[in-house]
Amino acid sequence: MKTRAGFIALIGEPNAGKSTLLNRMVGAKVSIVTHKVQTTRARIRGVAMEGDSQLVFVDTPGLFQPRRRLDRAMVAAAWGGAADADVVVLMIEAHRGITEGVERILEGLAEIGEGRTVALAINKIDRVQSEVLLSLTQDLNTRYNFAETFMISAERGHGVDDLRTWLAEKVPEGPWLYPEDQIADLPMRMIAAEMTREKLTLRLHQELPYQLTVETENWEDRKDGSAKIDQIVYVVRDGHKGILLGKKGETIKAVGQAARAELEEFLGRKVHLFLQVKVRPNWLDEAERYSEMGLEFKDGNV
Ligand SMILES: Nc1nc2c(ncn2[C@@H]2O[C@H](COP(=O)(O)OP(=O)(O)OP(=O)(O)O)[C@@H](O)[C@H]2O)c(=O)[nH]1
Repeated sequence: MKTRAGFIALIGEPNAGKSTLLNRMVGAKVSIVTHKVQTTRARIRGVAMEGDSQLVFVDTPGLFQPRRRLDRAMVAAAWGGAADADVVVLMIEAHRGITEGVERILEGLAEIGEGRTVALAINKIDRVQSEVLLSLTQDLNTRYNFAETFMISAERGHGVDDLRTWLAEKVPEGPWLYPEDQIADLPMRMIAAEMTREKLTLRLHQELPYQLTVETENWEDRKDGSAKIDQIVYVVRDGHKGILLGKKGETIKAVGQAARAELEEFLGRKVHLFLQVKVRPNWLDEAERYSEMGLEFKDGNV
Protein backbone atom coordinates (compact mmCIF):
# COMPACT_ATOMS: atom_id res chain seq x y z
CA MET A 1 0.00 0.00 0.00
CA LYS A 2 1.32 3.42 -0.93
CA THR A 3 0.73 5.70 2.01
CA ARG A 4 0.85 9.46 2.10
CA ALA A 5 1.28 11.88 4.99
CA GLY A 6 1.84 15.57 5.46
CA PHE A 7 1.35 18.69 7.50
CA ILE A 8 -1.44 21.09 6.66
CA ALA A 9 -1.54 24.60 8.08
CA LEU A 10 -4.84 26.39 8.35
CA ILE A 11 -4.22 30.10 8.29
CA GLY A 12 -6.54 33.06 8.32
CA GLU A 13 -7.73 35.99 10.35
CA PRO A 14 -9.11 35.44 13.84
CA ASN A 15 -12.65 34.07 13.63
CA ALA A 16 -12.24 32.82 10.05
CA GLY A 17 -13.46 29.40 11.14
CA LYS A 18 -10.20 27.47 11.40
CA SER A 19 -11.12 25.61 14.57
CA THR A 20 -14.55 24.73 13.19
CA LEU A 21 -13.00 23.32 10.03
CA LEU A 22 -10.36 21.44 11.98
CA ASN A 23 -13.00 19.85 14.17
CA ARG A 24 -14.95 18.77 11.08
CA MET A 25 -11.89 17.34 9.39
CA VAL A 26 -10.66 15.49 12.41
CA GLY A 27 -14.07 14.51 13.66
CA ALA A 28 -13.25 15.14 17.29
CA LYS A 29 -13.19 18.19 19.43
CA VAL A 30 -9.56 19.13 19.71
CA SER A 31 -9.66 22.86 19.37
CA ILE A 32 -11.97 25.26 21.11
CA VAL A 33 -14.66 27.13 19.21
CA THR A 34 -16.33 30.14 20.72
CA HIS A 35 -17.82 33.37 19.52
CA LYS A 36 -14.81 35.26 20.86
CA VAL A 37 -11.85 36.04 18.66
CA GLN A 38 -8.32 34.90 19.35
CA THR A 39 -9.28 31.79 21.18
CA THR A 40 -6.61 29.62 19.66
CA ARG A 41 -3.31 30.23 21.34
CA ALA A 42 -1.43 27.02 20.96
CA ARG A 43 -0.42 25.28 17.78
CA ILE A 44 -2.95 22.53 18.14
CA ARG A 45 -2.81 19.62 15.77
CA GLY A 46 -5.37 17.10 14.80
CA VAL A 47 -4.90 14.03 12.62
CA ALA A 48 -7.38 12.91 9.97
CA MET A 49 -7.29 9.79 7.83
CA GLU A 50 -8.54 9.98 4.26
CA GLY A 51 -8.06 6.76 2.31
CA ASP A 52 -4.35 5.94 2.51
CA SER A 53 -3.42 9.49 3.41
CA GLN A 54 -2.78 10.90 6.82
CA LEU A 55 -3.46 14.60 7.20
CA VAL A 56 -1.83 16.31 10.13
CA PHE A 57 -3.43 19.69 10.78
CA VAL A 58 -1.72 22.60 12.40
CA ASP A 59 -4.39 24.93 13.70
CA THR A 60 -2.58 28.20 13.98
CA PRO A 61 -3.47 31.20 16.09
CA GLY A 62 -5.25 33.89 14.11
CA LEU A 63 -3.00 36.11 12.08
CA PHE A 64 -3.46 39.67 13.12
CA GLN A 65 -1.38 42.77 13.62
CA PRO A 66 0.80 42.02 16.64
CA ARG A 67 0.90 44.67 19.33
CA ARG A 68 1.93 43.07 22.53
CA ARG A 69 4.51 40.41 23.15
CA LEU A 70 1.94 37.65 23.49
CA ASP A 71 0.36 38.77 20.23
CA ARG A 72 3.71 38.69 18.50
CA ALA A 73 4.43 35.19 19.77
CA MET A 74 1.05 34.05 18.43
CA VAL A 75 1.64 35.52 15.00
CA ALA A 76 5.15 34.06 14.87
CA ALA A 77 3.67 30.66 15.71
CA ALA A 78 1.09 31.02 12.95
CA TRP A 79 3.63 31.81 10.29
CA GLY A 80 6.02 29.21 11.66
CA GLY A 81 3.28 26.62 11.23
CA ALA A 82 2.64 27.71 7.68
CA ALA A 83 6.30 27.70 6.72
CA ASP A 84 6.74 24.12 7.97
CA ALA A 85 3.64 22.76 6.29
CA ASP A 86 3.36 20.73 3.09
CA VAL A 87 0.08 22.38 2.20
CA VAL A 88 -1.31 25.70 3.39
CA VAL A 89 -5.02 26.45 3.42
CA LEU A 90 -5.93 30.12 3.62
CA MET A 91 -9.37 30.64 5.09
CA ILE A 92 -11.28 33.79 4.21
CA GLU A 93 -14.69 34.85 5.49
CA ALA A 94 -16.96 35.18 2.46
CA HIS A 95 -19.02 38.04 3.85
CA ARG A 96 -16.01 40.08 4.97
CA GLY A 97 -14.03 39.78 1.75
CA ILE A 98 -10.53 41.20 1.37
CA THR A 99 -10.02 43.04 4.64
CA GLU A 100 -6.84 44.80 5.73
CA GLY A 101 -5.94 41.69 7.68
CA VAL A 102 -6.36 39.54 4.57
CA GLU A 103 -4.13 41.96 2.65
CA ARG A 104 -1.41 41.44 5.23
CA ILE A 105 -1.77 37.68 5.09
CA LEU A 106 -1.49 37.75 1.29
CA GLU A 107 1.74 39.73 1.65
CA GLY A 108 3.04 37.22 4.20
CA LEU A 109 2.07 34.34 1.90
CA ALA A 110 3.99 35.85 -0.97
CA GLU A 111 7.07 35.60 1.25
CA ILE A 112 6.70 32.03 2.50
CA GLY A 113 4.57 30.64 -0.33
CA GLU A 114 7.31 30.15 -2.92
CA GLY A 115 7.04 26.62 -4.30
CA ARG A 116 4.41 25.74 -1.72
CA THR A 117 0.94 24.41 -2.36
CA VAL A 118 -1.56 26.97 -1.10
CA ALA A 119 -5.31 26.43 -1.35
CA LEU A 120 -7.96 29.05 -0.85
CA ALA A 121 -10.98 28.13 1.25
CA ILE A 122 -13.71 30.73 1.21
CA ASN A 123 -15.70 29.95 4.34
CA LYS A 124 -19.17 30.91 5.60
CA ILE A 125 -20.65 30.73 2.11
CA ASP A 126 -24.01 30.33 3.84
CA ARG A 127 -23.81 34.05 4.57
CA VAL A 128 -23.48 35.44 1.01
CA GLN A 129 -25.06 35.36 -2.46
CA SER A 130 -23.31 33.40 -5.20
CA GLU A 131 -22.43 36.53 -7.23
CA VAL A 132 -20.46 37.92 -4.29
CA LEU A 133 -18.68 34.61 -3.99
CA LEU A 134 -17.67 34.51 -7.65
CA SER A 135 -16.23 38.01 -7.71
CA LEU A 136 -14.38 37.41 -4.44
CA THR A 137 -12.91 34.20 -5.86
CA GLN A 138 -11.76 36.06 -8.98
CA ASP A 139 -10.27 38.94 -7.00
CA LEU A 140 -8.34 36.65 -4.69
CA ASN A 141 -7.03 34.53 -7.53
CA THR A 142 -5.61 37.56 -9.29
CA ARG A 143 -3.81 38.44 -6.05
CA TYR A 144 -2.22 35.06 -5.44
CA ASN A 145 -1.64 31.94 -7.47
CA PHE A 146 -3.76 29.51 -5.43
CA ALA A 147 -3.48 25.85 -6.38
CA GLU A 148 -7.23 25.45 -5.91
CA THR A 149 -10.23 27.34 -4.57
CA PHE A 150 -12.85 25.77 -2.32
CA MET A 151 -16.11 27.33 -1.27
CA ILE A 152 -17.10 25.91 2.05
CA SER A 153 -19.23 26.21 5.10
CA ALA A 154 -17.18 24.71 7.88
CA GLU A 155 -20.13 24.96 10.22
CA ARG A 156 -22.62 23.20 7.97
CA GLY A 157 -20.08 20.90 6.37
CA HIS A 158 -20.54 22.04 2.76
CA GLY A 159 -17.47 21.50 0.60
CA VAL A 160 -15.46 20.06 3.47
CA ASP A 161 -15.26 16.55 1.98
CA ASP A 162 -13.97 17.93 -1.34
CA LEU A 163 -11.27 19.86 0.46
CA ARG A 164 -10.22 16.83 2.48
CA THR A 165 -10.09 14.58 -0.62
CA TRP A 166 -7.97 17.16 -2.41
CA LEU A 167 -5.60 17.50 0.54
CA ALA A 168 -5.22 13.72 0.67
CA GLU A 169 -3.89 13.80 -2.90
CA LYS A 170 -1.55 16.71 -2.26
CA VAL A 171 0.39 15.46 0.76
CA PRO A 172 3.63 13.70 -0.16
CA GLU A 173 4.07 9.95 -0.37
CA GLY A 174 5.55 8.51 2.78
CA PRO A 175 4.86 6.60 5.95
CA TRP A 176 2.18 7.78 8.35
CA LEU A 177 3.41 10.12 11.04
CA TYR A 178 1.09 8.94 13.83
CA PRO A 179 -0.52 5.63 14.78
CA GLU A 180 -3.90 5.42 13.05
CA ASP A 181 -5.91 5.36 16.25
CA GLN A 182 -4.34 8.53 17.57
CA ILE A 183 -6.57 11.46 16.70
CA ALA A 184 -4.49 14.22 18.18
CA ASP A 185 -0.88 14.49 19.28
CA LEU A 186 -1.69 17.35 21.55
CA PRO A 187 -0.68 16.41 25.05
CA MET A 188 -3.77 15.71 27.14
CA ARG A 189 -2.67 18.31 29.66
CA MET A 190 -3.04 20.96 27.03
CA ILE A 191 -6.44 19.74 25.85
CA ALA A 192 -7.62 19.76 29.45
CA ALA A 193 -6.37 23.33 29.93
CA GLU A 194 -8.10 24.42 26.72
CA MET A 195 -11.38 22.91 27.93
CA THR A 196 -11.24 24.89 31.15
CA ARG A 197 -10.38 28.04 29.25
CA GLU A 198 -13.35 27.46 26.95
CA LYS A 199 -15.68 27.14 29.92
CA LEU A 200 -14.28 30.34 31.42
CA THR A 201 -14.86 32.11 28.12
CA LEU A 202 -18.43 30.87 27.89
CA ARG A 203 -19.21 31.75 31.48
CA LEU A 204 -17.62 35.20 31.58
CA HIS A 205 -18.22 36.54 28.04
CA GLN A 206 -17.21 40.22 27.95
CA GLU A 207 -15.91 40.13 31.51
CA LEU A 208 -13.19 37.64 30.68
CA PRO A 209 -9.80 39.20 31.21
CA TYR A 210 -7.75 38.93 28.03
CA GLN A 211 -4.65 38.37 30.10
CA LEU A 212 -5.49 34.95 31.41
CA THR A 213 -4.01 31.54 30.89
CA VAL A 214 -4.80 28.05 32.17
CA GLU A 215 -2.16 25.46 32.89
CA THR A 216 -2.46 21.84 33.90
CA GLU A 217 -0.04 21.55 36.80
CA ASN A 218 -0.50 17.94 37.67
CA TRP A 219 -2.12 14.86 36.14
CA GLU A 220 -2.43 11.69 38.09
CA ASP A 221 -3.90 8.49 36.66
CA ARG A 222 -5.33 6.69 39.65
CA LYS A 223 -5.55 2.97 40.22
CA ASP A 224 -9.35 3.08 40.22
CA GLY A 225 -9.24 4.33 36.61
CA SER A 226 -10.02 7.95 37.42
CA ALA A 227 -7.79 10.94 36.74
CA LYS A 228 -6.91 13.67 39.22
CA ILE A 229 -6.15 16.90 37.41
CA ASP A 230 -4.87 20.09 39.03
CA GLN A 231 -5.04 23.30 37.05
CA ILE A 232 -4.02 26.86 37.71
CA VAL A 233 -5.67 29.87 36.13
CA TYR A 234 -3.20 32.74 35.97
CA VAL A 235 -4.45 36.32 35.88
CA VAL A 236 -2.51 39.55 36.13
CA ARG A 237 -4.58 41.47 38.67
CA ASP A 238 -6.32 40.90 41.99
CA GLY A 239 -9.52 42.30 40.50
CA HIS A 240 -9.46 39.63 37.82
CA LYS A 241 -9.14 36.96 40.45
CA GLY A 242 -12.33 38.27 42.05
CA ILE A 243 -14.18 38.10 38.74
CA LEU A 244 -13.07 34.53 38.15
CA LEU A 245 -13.97 33.35 41.61
CA GLY A 246 -17.35 35.07 41.64
CA LYS A 247 -19.58 35.46 44.69
CA LYS A 248 -18.58 32.84 47.25
CA GLY A 249 -16.53 31.13 44.55
CA GLU A 250 -19.65 30.33 42.53
CA THR A 251 -18.19 31.20 39.14
CA ILE A 252 -15.07 29.09 39.36
CA LYS A 253 -17.08 26.26 40.83
CA ALA A 254 -19.49 26.25 37.89
CA VAL A 255 -16.58 26.45 35.45
CA GLY A 256 -14.90 23.54 37.17
CA GLN A 257 -18.06 21.43 37.01
CA ALA A 258 -18.59 22.13 33.31
CA ALA A 259 -14.95 21.44 32.45
CA ARG A 260 -14.96 18.24 34.48
CA ALA A 261 -18.10 16.98 32.73
CA GLU A 262 -16.55 17.58 29.32
CA LEU A 263 -13.26 15.99 30.32
CA GLU A 264 -15.07 12.92 31.62
CA GLU A 265 -16.91 12.58 28.34
CA PHE A 266 -13.73 13.07 26.34
CA LEU A 267 -11.67 10.63 28.38
CA GLY A 268 -14.47 8.19 29.07
CA ARG A 269 -13.58 7.98 32.75
CA LYS A 270 -14.07 9.72 36.05
CA VAL A 271 -12.19 12.97 36.57
CA HIS A 272 -11.39 14.90 39.73
CA LEU A 273 -10.62 18.44 38.64
CA PHE A 274 -9.15 21.03 40.98
CA LEU A 275 -8.92 24.66 39.87
CA GLN A 276 -6.88 27.34 41.53
CA VAL A 277 -6.73 31.00 40.54
CA LYS A 278 -3.40 32.75 40.99
CA VAL A 279 -2.40 36.34 40.46
CA ARG A 280 0.85 36.59 38.58
CA PRO A 281 1.34 40.19 37.43
CA ASN A 282 4.14 39.27 35.05
CA TRP A 283 2.95 36.04 33.47
CA LEU A 284 2.80 37.71 30.08
CA ASP A 285 6.55 38.20 30.29
CA GLU A 286 7.50 34.79 31.61
CA ALA A 287 9.10 32.40 29.16
CA GLU A 288 7.74 29.32 30.93
CA ARG A 289 4.11 30.35 30.40
CA TYR A 290 4.78 30.55 26.68
CA SER A 291 6.29 27.12 26.31
CA GLU A 292 3.25 25.72 28.15
CA MET A 293 1.14 27.16 25.36
CA GLY A 294 3.45 25.80 22.67
CA LEU A 295 4.64 29.29 21.80
CA GLU A 296 8.09 30.74 21.50
CA PHE A 297 9.02 33.50 23.90
CA LYS A 298 10.49 36.50 22.12
CA ASP A 299 12.38 39.31 23.78
CA GLY A 300 11.42 42.81 22.91
CA ASN A 301 9.32 45.76 23.90
CA VAL A 302 5.90 45.05 25.24
N1 LIG B 1 -22.21 31.23 9.40
C1 LIG B 1 -21.12 30.50 9.56
N2 LIG B 1 -20.39 30.63 10.69
C2 LIG B 1 -19.27 29.87 10.81
C3 LIG B 1 -18.83 28.99 9.80
N3 LIG B 1 -17.69 28.42 10.20
C4 LIG B 1 -17.40 28.91 11.42
N4 LIG B 1 -18.36 29.79 11.81
C5 LIG B 1 -18.43 30.54 13.08
O1 LIG B 1 -17.39 31.50 13.13
C6 LIG B 1 -16.93 31.67 14.48
C7 LIG B 1 -15.43 31.51 14.57
O2 LIG B 1 -15.06 30.18 14.28
P1 LIG B 1 -13.70 29.53 14.82
O3 LIG B 1 -13.63 28.17 14.21
O4 LIG B 1 -13.59 29.67 16.28
O5 LIG B 1 -12.64 30.50 14.15
P2 LIG B 1 -11.05 30.49 14.24
O6 LIG B 1 -10.55 30.90 12.91
O7 LIG B 1 -10.56 29.19 14.76
O8 LIG B 1 -10.81 31.65 15.29
P3 LIG B 1 -9.50 31.94 16.21
O9 LIG B 1 -9.38 30.79 17.15
O10 LIG B 1 -9.89 33.21 16.89
O11 LIG B 1 -8.33 32.10 15.31
C8 LIG B 1 -17.70 30.65 15.32
O12 LIG B 1 -18.76 31.32 15.93
C9 LIG B 1 -18.21 29.64 14.28
O13 LIG B 1 -19.41 29.02 14.68
C10 LIG B 1 -19.67 28.87 8.61
O14 LIG B 1 -19.37 28.11 7.69
N5 LIG B 1 -20.76 29.66 8.56
